Amino acid sequence: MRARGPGLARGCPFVPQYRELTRVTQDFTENFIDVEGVEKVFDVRRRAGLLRRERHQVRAVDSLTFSVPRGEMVGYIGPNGAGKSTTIKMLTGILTPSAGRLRVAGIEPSRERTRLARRIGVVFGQRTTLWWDLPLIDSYRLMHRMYRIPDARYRENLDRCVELLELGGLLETPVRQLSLGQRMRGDIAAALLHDPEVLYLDEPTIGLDIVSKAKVRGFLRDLNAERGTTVLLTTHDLTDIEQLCRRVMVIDHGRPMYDGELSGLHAFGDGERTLVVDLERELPPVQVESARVVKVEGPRQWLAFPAAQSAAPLVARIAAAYPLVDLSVREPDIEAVIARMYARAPSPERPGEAGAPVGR
Ligand SMILES: Nc1ncnc2c1ncn2[C@@H]1O[C@H](COP(=O)(O)OP(=O)(O)OP(=O)(O)O)[C@@H](O)[C@H]1O
Repeated sequence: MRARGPGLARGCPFVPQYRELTRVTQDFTENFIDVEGVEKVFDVRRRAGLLRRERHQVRAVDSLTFSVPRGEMVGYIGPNGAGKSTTIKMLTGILTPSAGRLRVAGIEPSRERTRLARRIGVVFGQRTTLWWDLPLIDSYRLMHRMYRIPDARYRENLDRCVELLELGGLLETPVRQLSLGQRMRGDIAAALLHDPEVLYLDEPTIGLDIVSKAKVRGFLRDLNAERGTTVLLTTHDLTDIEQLCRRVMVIDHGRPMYDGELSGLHAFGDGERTLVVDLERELPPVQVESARVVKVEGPRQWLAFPAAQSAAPLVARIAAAYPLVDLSVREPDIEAVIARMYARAPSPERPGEAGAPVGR
């Protein structure tokens, strides 16, 4: 979407949610976001013939319950149409839930959106909150006024963002002339000038190259560590989650499927891990109990073994019988695990099907 000034004032607040999950990171003492039994139903009309339209309802979010303690970084993932953006819009107050209870910093977002806007920052990877035709610095000056940020604080935050997000050479450039990666970094800075306590990120690395992704991830990690900013991160890039969040929430068809540590998702995989062994020399496939060789490349061999089983006895058996030089254990591929989880999820089209593990 092209930048439009007024949209910024209306669109800034975005907040995440979660339910009573385990505490997976630091010493969180307070829930910043509380979501309890939240639903969002859209009334839509669709064509039912040449002239006729019929009404029906889309249940975008259904029985969503979670909480997020202050200072946590949480990944919020799901397939297309799962309800992620709708959740974020409710957390910022842009949308009002059809049912349930939702609080961010003790505030009901849809009732006190303006008050909440001062405490939250929002970044949409596919849109910008910057003024399209103005130099980047002018958008920041406007935000300075809009949020009534004290001068010293504004200057300090701007300097920090400019340095860490490498915006120095871009401040006088009109936003429309920025590359996607530059614009994204510009948007992240814009979301942080007023010191939000929570940052909602909707696909912040979409379309970025590897170097830009690394910059954005590094910046977010530091922000969370240094300022304790709570982060709710929606992404289709699981590397974002792996590098930033210990906790992940998975939703599909508006319903929670999993909430817990990222590592816990492995339990929903094929149930196998891989032991990679380097032998002194090329040898025939290793023969060992409770593991099978799935790949051989020169002296390196890959052995699949049950995920629930400890690797130690397997390593001991191989070391006793083969000239072992080095080894590593690989967890199941997380993308494959999640794809399988989506495929197994119950849906309105497939009622009653099994699936939907929910962690915690
Ligand atoms: N304003 C709206 N009116 C009607 N239906 C809507 C509206 N907004 C979202 N939906 C529907 O609600 C469901 C959830 O949409 P949402 O945008 O929250 O998904 P998402 O998880 O963010 O998807 P994506 O990853 O593709 O961005 C979809 O079926 C979508 O078509």
